Amino acid sequence: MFSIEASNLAYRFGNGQPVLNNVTLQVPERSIYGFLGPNGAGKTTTLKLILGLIRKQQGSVKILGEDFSQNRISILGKVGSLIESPSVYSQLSATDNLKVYQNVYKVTQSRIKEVLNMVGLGAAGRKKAGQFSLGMKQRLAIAVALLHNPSLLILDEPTNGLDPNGIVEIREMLQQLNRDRGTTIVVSSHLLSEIDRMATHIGLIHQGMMLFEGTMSELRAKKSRTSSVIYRISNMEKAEDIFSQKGIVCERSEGAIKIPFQQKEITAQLIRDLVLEHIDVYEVAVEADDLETIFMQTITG
Ligand SMILES: Nc1ncnc2c1ncn2[C@@H]1O[C@H](COP(=O)(O)OP(=O)(O)OP(=O)(O)O)[C@@H](O)[C@H]1O
Repeated sequence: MFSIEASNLAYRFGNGQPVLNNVTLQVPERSIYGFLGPNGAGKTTTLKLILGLIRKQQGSVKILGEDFSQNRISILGKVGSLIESPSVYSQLSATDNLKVYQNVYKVTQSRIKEVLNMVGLGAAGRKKAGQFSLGMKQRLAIAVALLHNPSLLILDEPTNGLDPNGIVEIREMLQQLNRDRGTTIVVSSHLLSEIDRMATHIGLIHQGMMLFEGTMSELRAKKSRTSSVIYRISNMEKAEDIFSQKGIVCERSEGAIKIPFQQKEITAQLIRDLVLEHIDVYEVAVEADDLETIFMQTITG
């Protein structure tokens, strides 16, 4: 079951160039879906289309199993979102900001304190939102999104403006929400490191096109295929012969030999072979391409 199924979304602003080209994405229920792409890739536009914040020009959107265009109100009651910069009432305290939405969503008064604590604003409830830092406004906007206990949470760049501690806190809060309540969470970001640490699934968008969609382990498998193993050894010529005899392509790299990533059993066998041939093995290291590299490889084809 998918919490979001968007098919063939295309979009252009006015008479401009298309900014989305047949974007199709599927967010599995109970996943943390990292929606990743560089600035201007089309993340916000896609999320706005999914939430009906801009008018759909092509394609279809199903949210929580229902057609969005026909069940808008009932669906939005189960969805929490934060799109673009947080909009809060600056003259009102954090608590009063939440009271505005409490009336809309008809949740209990105690829920306000609960969500303020969840986002780390427990002590700042009486402070005017206008005096908040960007990071605090961001936390308040996340609190608004959480107020009615949505089963689907859509957050566009939620860690914008947060300091490193704040990033960790919000990440842990989202992971806990996903784990304890089974909330499906879509988080967009241009920061791979952010998504890498919490997402179970990932969608990669670039220039309005989806380049990859799958689980984090599928992405990691892609990563291991692009990694290398570096051998620092006493006799490179002899080692090259041993590797070549096994059909392994090797190259020299900074006083060491580099071969494509192998299963750990093969690596163990290769080390035994080298030692049996009286080659001293000083170091064996995996030179893993990090997700940043895969991302760049994916977007540059
Ligand atoms: N109101 C608008 N009018 C015209 N073009 C727009 C408008 N909003 C966005 N665009 C363009 O649409 C493209 C996609 O923008 P979008 O904001 O969806 O990207 P994004 O992936 O969310 O980027 P970022 O990480 O910078 O927020 C960009 O080329 C952007 O310039």
